[in-house]
Amino acid sequence: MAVITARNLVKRYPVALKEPGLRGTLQHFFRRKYRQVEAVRGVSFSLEPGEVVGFLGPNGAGKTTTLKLLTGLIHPSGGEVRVAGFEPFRREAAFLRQVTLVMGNKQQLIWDLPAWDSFRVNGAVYEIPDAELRRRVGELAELLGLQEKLTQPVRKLSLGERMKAELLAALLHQPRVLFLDEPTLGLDVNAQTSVREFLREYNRRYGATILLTSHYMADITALCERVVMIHQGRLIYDGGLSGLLGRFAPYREVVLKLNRALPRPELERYGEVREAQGLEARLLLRRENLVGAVAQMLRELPVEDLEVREPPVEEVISQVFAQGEVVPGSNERK
Ligand SMILES: Nc1ncnc2c1ncn2[C@@H]1O[C@H](COP(=O)(O)OP(=O)(O)OP(=O)(O)O)[C@@H](O)[C@H]1O
Repeated sequence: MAVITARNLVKRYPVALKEPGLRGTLQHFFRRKYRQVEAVRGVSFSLEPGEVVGFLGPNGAGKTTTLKLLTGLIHPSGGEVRVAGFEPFRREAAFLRQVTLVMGNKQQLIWDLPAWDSFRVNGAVYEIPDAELRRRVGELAELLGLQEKLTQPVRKLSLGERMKAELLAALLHQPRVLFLDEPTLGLDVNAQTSVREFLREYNRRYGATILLTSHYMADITALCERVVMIHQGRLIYDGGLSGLLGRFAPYREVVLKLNRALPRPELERYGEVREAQGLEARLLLRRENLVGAVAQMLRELPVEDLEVREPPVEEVISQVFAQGEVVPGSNERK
C-alpha cells in the first residue's frame, strides 16, 4: 500500500496587493485586496514504502510547497493528501513520529552549542530514553563519519559536517518517511558524495521512503530510480529515471585536462565539443557510446585527467519542455 498519496493536490497562497502612493497605503490598511498565487495546481502521485524518488522542477515550480503540504506545515486548498496513513495537516503526534523534513537552506541545530545538545532536545521532544538516544546517535554518527564532531559548537563545523549533523538530528526519531529539500545544497563534491552514500545506506538499512529535491543531477542518478517532475504547479513527468535521461538527456559531459593543447578538429572525432581552451576541453558524448569513446580518448589523447559528469538538472528539465511530449500523470515506469 502506498505510503505517500497526493490526489489533485492544490495550494493557493493569498498575496496582498498594494497600490502605489498614500492612497494605496491607506487602502492596504483598511480594505486589503488579495490576489491568489496557485503554487500547486492539481498534482497527483504516490510512493510505495521504501521508494527513493527524485522530485524535480525549475525554480518556483512548487516543490517546496508540495513538501510542506506533505509534512503538514501548510493546509491544502484542495485535493487529498495522505502520508503514512495520516492527513498531514492535522499534525498528530503519531504522524510527526513517522516523518521528517530536512531543508538544506534551513537549520535546526543550535549554532553556538555542540550538536549533541540539540540531539538531547530532540530526544526529549520524541521521548527517546537516554541509553537509546546514545545508541542511535552512535549508530548514525558512525554511518555519517561524524563521531569526532559532535562535541564542538555547530558554528565551528564545515558546511558538509553541519549538513550531516542536521540529518542526524532529523533522523533520531527513526522516521519512516523522509522529505529532503536540497540536502546537498552548496556542499563540496566530497561532502555531496558522502551525504548521498549515507542516504542510500539509510534507505537500505531501514527501508525508509525518501522524496528528494535537488539541483544536482548526480544526487538523483545516485539515489533514484524514479522521478516526479513538476512545472508551474503541474505534474509533467512521473516515471523511470533511465527513461527520462534516455529521452531527454541522451548525453553525458566529459571534462578533459590535457598535457598539451590540441586543435579542435582532433577532439571533434570523439564527440560534440562544447568548449576547448588551452589544456581544458568539455565534450558531450552520447550515453551509449560513452565507455568506448572514453577508452579511446585515454588511449589516443594526452589526457592528464578525465571526469564524466551528468548534465545539469536545469538542462534536462529544459529538454523535457523543448520536446513537450510528456503526458501529465504518466506512469511510464522503468
Ligand atoms: N508563502 C507564500 N506566499 C505567496 N506565494 C508563495 C509562498 N510560497 C511560495 N510562493 C510562490 O509559489 C510558487 C512555488 O514556490 P515553491 O517555493 O514551492 O517553488 P520551488 O519549486 O520549491 O522553487 P525553488 O526551487 O526556487 O525553491 C512560487 O511562485 C512562489 O513565489
